[in-house]
Amino acid sequence: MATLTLDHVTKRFGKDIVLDDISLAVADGETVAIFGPSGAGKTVLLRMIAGMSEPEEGDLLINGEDMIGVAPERRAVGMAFQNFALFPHMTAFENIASPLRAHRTTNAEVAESVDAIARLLKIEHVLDHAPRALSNGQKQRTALARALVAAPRLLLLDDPLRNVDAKLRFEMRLELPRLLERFGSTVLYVTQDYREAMALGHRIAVLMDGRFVQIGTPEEIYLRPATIAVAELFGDPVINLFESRVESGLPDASVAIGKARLLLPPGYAGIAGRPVTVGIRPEHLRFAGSEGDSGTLSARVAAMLPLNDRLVRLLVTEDGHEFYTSRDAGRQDLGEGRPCVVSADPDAILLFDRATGRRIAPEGLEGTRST
Ligand SMILES: Nc1ncnc2c1ncn2[C@@H]1O[C@H](COP(=O)(O)OP(=O)(O)OP(=O)(O)O)[C@@H](O)[C@H]1O
Repeated sequence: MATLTLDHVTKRFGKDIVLDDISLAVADGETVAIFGPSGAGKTVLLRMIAGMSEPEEGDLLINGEDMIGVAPERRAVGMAFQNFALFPHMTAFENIASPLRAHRTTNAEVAESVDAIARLLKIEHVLDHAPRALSNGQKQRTALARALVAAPRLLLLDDPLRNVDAKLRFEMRLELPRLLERFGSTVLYVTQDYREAMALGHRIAVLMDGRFVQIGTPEEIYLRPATIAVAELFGDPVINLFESRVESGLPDASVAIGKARLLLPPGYAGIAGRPVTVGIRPEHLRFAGSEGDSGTLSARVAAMLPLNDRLVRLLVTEDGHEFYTSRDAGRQDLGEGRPCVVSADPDAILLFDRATGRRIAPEGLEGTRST
């Protein structure tokens, strides 16, 4: 069991700033997903927490203890990587046992611990295989077993499902939270897959260009993304974006998209005239109303795209705005080329400042906790 604190940490390689003044407090037993695009600094962050490199500035504490200068083996941190990093000349058993060999543990105790974790991860039948004789899924589980076997107080998982097939990834996404809870470890889980981050993280820390752009629960980040870039990283199909300007009105302000006008939720009257980017998620646009109703968009179905178990429609307005909707999959009357009218629930409309890309919260209606 452990807490982890990063306090204004900066990591440089030469002149390059790879982690730029980042702060994060992880509670005991909490899983925080570190999510971000390739090159954001996720692996550098984990390696630094594990003690394989040191920050140039800031504090790094585990259980309130300063870890700067403390050797990796004295940090009681377990780590599993995306490329499995198994020792090729050792069997799966010996790979899993390796963290225990460093301690004064008897062979019987080692065997007992390895067998228990192997049973849990369903790899007990391949323990005498060398890594080259394991499937990717078995390698991944072996690496995970090695990270878990010494019951580390802090577990660092670096995109452990990246190199496994979609079916196993789906299974592990369901299994892992239970497994991690059972071990009671505090976990940092790096991923480039937003679904994995949402399924596994109690909270998600979105890392972009070496900075945490937003830290929050999956729901907070999905429904109230701090920036357009964050909104675009979460969701499939991607969030619909329209350039517009807030117009005053009573009782509530509105935004124009082409000829249509969409009513905004309360709290935006004070920013009339401001250029904004309007964001609406595809599942928040539904077919409804009739043409000309206030708060509706008239469009035509341009394409039908199957996506997993859903049907997504690409719609285009008369003036050429394209957007997606994933609602009403079963509507037979809305085939390609058909005219339609869609409306958005005002509460689901997001506004971003066009200059900065940051979300504009409705005045007085929510706390603005974005970083
Ligand atoms: N030892 C190093 N020396 C110099 N630059 C480095 C070093 N290690 C990493 N970097 C740079 O730091 C940046 C962040 O790398 P990092 O591996 O942490 O990205 P990442 O977010 O884990 O990406 P991915 O998801 O692709 O693994 C990259 O620009 C990388 O080139």
